[in-house]
Amino acid sequence: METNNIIEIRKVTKRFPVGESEFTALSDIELNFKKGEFAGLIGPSGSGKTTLLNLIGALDTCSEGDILISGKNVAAKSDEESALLRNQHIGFIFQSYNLLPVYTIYENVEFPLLLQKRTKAERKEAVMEALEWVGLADIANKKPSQISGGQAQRVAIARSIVKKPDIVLADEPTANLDSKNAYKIMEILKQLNEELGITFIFSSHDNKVIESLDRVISLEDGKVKNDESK
Ligand SMILES: Nc1ncnc2c1ncn2[C@@H]1O[C@H](COP(=O)(O)OP(=O)(O)OP(=O)(O)O)[C@@H](O)[C@H]1O
Repeated sequence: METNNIIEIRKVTKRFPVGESEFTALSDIELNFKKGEFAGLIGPSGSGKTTLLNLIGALDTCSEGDILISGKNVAAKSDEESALLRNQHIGFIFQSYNLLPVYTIYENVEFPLLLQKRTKAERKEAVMEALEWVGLADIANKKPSQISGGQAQRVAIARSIVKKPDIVLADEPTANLDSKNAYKIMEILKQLNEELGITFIFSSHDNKVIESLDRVISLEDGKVKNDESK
């Protein structure tokens, strides 16, 4: 069946083994996201936000149910196919920026492209374009230890968009930032959403994130409690 949903979550349950028994982190989740949404998962610690983002990003597999990305079932894929899906369609931003300390900013942003067959010149164009988007083209040769936390998160954003993904999943992207940097990050991400049409799904506790979202999905004990669009 044709739909215009970029992400479909159908009756998804996720259980984790805990000792001899199991813990249900997500139960019967039904959600759809359209291309270009700027949406977020909110809810108390342990409500299942990160677990759901990891399932959407094919970093983990559902216990029950299906997740479709652009109509393709993520669960039916092998590890290799999941890696390909992530590499081609999905970018990730985490609360700890996860930059590789021995490499320059340029090399950190270039990293996802090394898995693709592109020439050095093509890679350079894509890396510099991504760094320009986040306003850091002038510090491309610095190392992560020489830049601030706000700049590091902007590098992580550049790395997440360098492949021009359809979807970016951002898990607590402002958690380690002061409010000025948090607002700056949200401004950049909203611009990428509006100008490049990237679909964003956040997980957050931060009001600075929540107030900028177009759609807020509240999770509680692994269930959708509320789903509100502005
Ligand atoms: N690998 C795992 N094994 C066992 N339990 C897990 C595992 N991963 C997550 N959980 C449990 O699943 C529940 C949901 O965790 P999750 O990290 O998704 O919550 P969250 O809403 O993102 O919380 P936070 O806001 O603290 O990041 C928690 O109770 C957590 O302890």
